[in-house]
Amino acid sequence: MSEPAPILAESAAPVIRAQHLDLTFQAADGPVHALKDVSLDIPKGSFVSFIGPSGCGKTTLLRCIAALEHPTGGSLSVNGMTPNEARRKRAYGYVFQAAGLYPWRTIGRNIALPLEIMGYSKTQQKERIAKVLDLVELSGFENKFPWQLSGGMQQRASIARALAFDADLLLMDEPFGALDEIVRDRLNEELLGLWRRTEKTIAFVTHSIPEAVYLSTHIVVMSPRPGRITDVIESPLPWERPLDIRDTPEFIEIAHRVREGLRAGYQE
Ligand SMILES: Nc1ncnc2c1ncn2[C@@H]1O[C@H](COP(=O)(O)OP(=O)(O)OP(=O)(O)O)[C@@H](O)[C@H]1O
Repeated sequence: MSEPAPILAESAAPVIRAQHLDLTFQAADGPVHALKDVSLDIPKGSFVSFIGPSGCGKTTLLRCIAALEHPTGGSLSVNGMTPNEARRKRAYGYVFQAAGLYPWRTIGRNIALPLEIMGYSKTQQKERIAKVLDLVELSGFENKFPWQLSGGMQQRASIARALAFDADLLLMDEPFGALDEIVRDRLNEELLGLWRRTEKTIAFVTHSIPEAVYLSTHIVVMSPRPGRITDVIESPLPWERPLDIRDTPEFIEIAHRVREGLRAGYQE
């Protein structure tokens, strides 16, 4: 398979730029080559999904962007900064696979936690909590505890927490992987709405081909370990995407290309 074209930056300065990124973990039982020669630009305002087999390095790539892992080769910038600087400046929100809310804090106090740490006043905290709860359609649930909410609502609350600082970039690691399909569909629709309203840049890890195709402006297909990019697909689908767009020939064609990309990665 020929070298994939990197995502072309539509603006001069991409939000994320990775060049020849490499990462080898030094594990107790030997080195683990997790990422190999990963180059891509993520344009401002795009919704980019990373899809690939288990263990191909999707989470590792997201964690590198968030400065939670450190590449052993190549370069990486986030909003023109090093990942460490971007982390200090709270340039991104991060949504994990599990909602990870503190059970002894209400939803409002969970969202407030990072704001408290950064010294926001009570009034500022209140304003931000109301704003982000509205964005994820959880207004009125501020005083509930996490265990009083369904799994889908908890994940929406964790998205609200990631939005607390109003960072332009949202990193999402399989946020809906543990939810049933109906709830997942609903949250996919809501996330698209949120993305359109806020014009944020979203980097999203998933195992699901329909989810990647439904949500994304660009789909990055990765190979089995060591994770490489085998294809970057720019979606021709319109921004307005009702769920039944998944039955259209255009959608099915993109899903087919993703599947082929995944298969090619296995064969190389
Ligand atoms: N801290 C670490 N030390 C050693 N190896 C690691 C470490 N973190 C991840 N790995 C290995 O790096 C590879 C990539 O892991 P990663 O979690 O990024 O994959 P993934 O594509 O996100 O997988 P999944 O889809 O199953 O979540 C795996 O082989 C994993 O075991």
